[in-house]
Amino acid sequence: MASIRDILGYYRKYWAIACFSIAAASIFEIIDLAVPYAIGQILNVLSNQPLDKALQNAIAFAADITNLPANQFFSLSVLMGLIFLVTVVRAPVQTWTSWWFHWDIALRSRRDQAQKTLEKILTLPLEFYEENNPGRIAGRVAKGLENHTWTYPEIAGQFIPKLFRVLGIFGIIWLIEWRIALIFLVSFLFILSFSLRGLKHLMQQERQLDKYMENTQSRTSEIVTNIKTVKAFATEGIEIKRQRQRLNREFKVVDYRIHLGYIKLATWQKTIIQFCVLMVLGLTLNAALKGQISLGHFVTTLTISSMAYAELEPIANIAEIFARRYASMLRFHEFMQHPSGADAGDLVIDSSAIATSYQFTGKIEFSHLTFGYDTSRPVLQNINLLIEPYQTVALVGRSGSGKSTLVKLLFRYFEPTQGSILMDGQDIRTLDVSSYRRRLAIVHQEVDIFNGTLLDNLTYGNPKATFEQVQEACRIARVDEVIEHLPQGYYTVVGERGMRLSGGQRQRLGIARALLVEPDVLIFDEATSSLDYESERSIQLAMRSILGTRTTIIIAHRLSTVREADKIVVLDQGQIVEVGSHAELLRSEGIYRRLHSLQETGELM
Ligand SMILES: Nc1ncnc2c1ncn2[C@@H]1O[C@H](COP(=O)(O)OP(=O)(O)OP(=O)(O)O)[C@@H](O)[C@H]1O
Repeated sequence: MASIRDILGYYRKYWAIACFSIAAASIFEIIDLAVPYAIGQILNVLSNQPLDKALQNAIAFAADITNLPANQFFSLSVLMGLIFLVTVVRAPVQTWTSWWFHWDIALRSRRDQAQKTLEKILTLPLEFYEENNPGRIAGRVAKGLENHTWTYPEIAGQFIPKLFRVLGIFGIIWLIEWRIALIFLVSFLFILSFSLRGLKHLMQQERQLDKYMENTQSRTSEIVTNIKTVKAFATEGIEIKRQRQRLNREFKVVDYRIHLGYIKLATWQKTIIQFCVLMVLGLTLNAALKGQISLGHFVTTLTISSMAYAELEPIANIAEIFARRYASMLRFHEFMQHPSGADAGDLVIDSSAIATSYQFTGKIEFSHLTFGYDTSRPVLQNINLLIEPYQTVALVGRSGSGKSTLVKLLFRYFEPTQGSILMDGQDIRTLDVSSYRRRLAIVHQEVDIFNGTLLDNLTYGNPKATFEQVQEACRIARVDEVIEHLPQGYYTVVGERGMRLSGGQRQRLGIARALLVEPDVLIFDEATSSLDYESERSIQLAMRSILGTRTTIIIAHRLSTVREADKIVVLDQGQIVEVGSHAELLRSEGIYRRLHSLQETGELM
């Protein structure tokens, strides 16, 4: 579980400048106290009462070096000079020595955290994304980052300096009358500990609320993502009802527990504070009446003690705001603490700086491979399969037989439970994962489109591809005919707020994109299963011109796509049950023949 140390860890890099700016802010808060002190002493000068000894000495010294008489006017001038220094001169200096740095550190740290978050997002295992929806992740990250940014200037620039200010006040009152100072300190500590205890309890409620809110946001994001399904099933009303229940649950926690809790806390705080102010007033008045303190000290003590109690309110407010944010900050850190996956690629930004580069012939061997997402339930069992360079191998079998899992293992998204996968005779676990993956390319059933131009999307895997290479890949993938009909051609904006591509167009774009990385192994994962006959046909033609140019693996439900494969591998319940060419498998009385005849007659698999 994350803790306050994790939160502080983000500022470690800036500790020196943070200490300096916090110290500067605290010193300025204390220096500011010279104003009520000087006013008290001015009152003493005006009422002909003696000044404090140290001040008297300082004024005598100043008169000595300036050769001026140490009279009433001179004393008042020195005190006014002091007020000038700690107000007019202090203001701009404070802005640059503390406030600038508090926000500077907060914003720098925000940038660092945002970058680390992206790195985390890119290195988390694939299964994390299968378990958590994008809305939940985005919500947690955005809230965590925002709360971090606002919290630092409040704590470093206000909370800590104000605590020092209160300490300074205690020091001044101590110098005037130690008994009043002690009462002030005890009452202050009492209020502070009382507030902190209340906040601790409320923080647990905040954590609960944060979880509830995340669930609500996550569902809203799911509704947005799956809006077509929601509309098609006309479940808008059900969604509203469900979300209303969630929102009511949130409301009960936030209003009846959290908000009420803060109100109760504030009621007690304010009553106790006012009681303490009155108590200090009584004691100070008593001391003045007995002649234990001067009129000036009476005014100073009253002014600064009410300043101190007035500070308690912002201190309590900042603590309250921190408590409200703390839960989401911790949850952000819990997200950041998720271990990176074994499938994490490297995060080298400049691809030319990548040390290892591979070139494979495309010979793949699955050797005694066993794997299960849950180790107690194997999804693939004892797979032995040799794919020769430039061969085209089709993986077929019923839904859930393990075809996609086999490809995920080839990409090293997961590690085999037993056995190994060899690429050109080398165990892929021994290879640098990013450099290895760069030699593979896959065309998924759903081709992801990024916001940008068609050209950006085509060169996503290989930004260095020349325009001629792009055109050639598009010609092979038969996407050139689509692009040529667009007014802006390759520069047409697609994706978010851009042109919509049909399923078949996306598929062909996906093929061209895969070809542009010049992979040693190309995989088509159900590339044609969701398309109409015409689109399927043009993709088959595109695939035909690729087959034989590199090792190709085709996962297909529609057997018409795999006829031309050199080898067809039939999987059933995680095991290879048949291997052969189309003709060979049709001759045997196996699953393939049965699947084939079902498809030929138009019956479902
Ligand atoms: N991330 C996962 N976590 C747990 N189980 C999974 C996961 N992905 C797939 N499975 C399970 O593994 C088995 C094989 O799934 P896989 O997707 O490899 O089959 P497939 O042959 O590709 O199916 P289809 O043709 O329907 O895509 C299935 O029982 C599936 O439920």
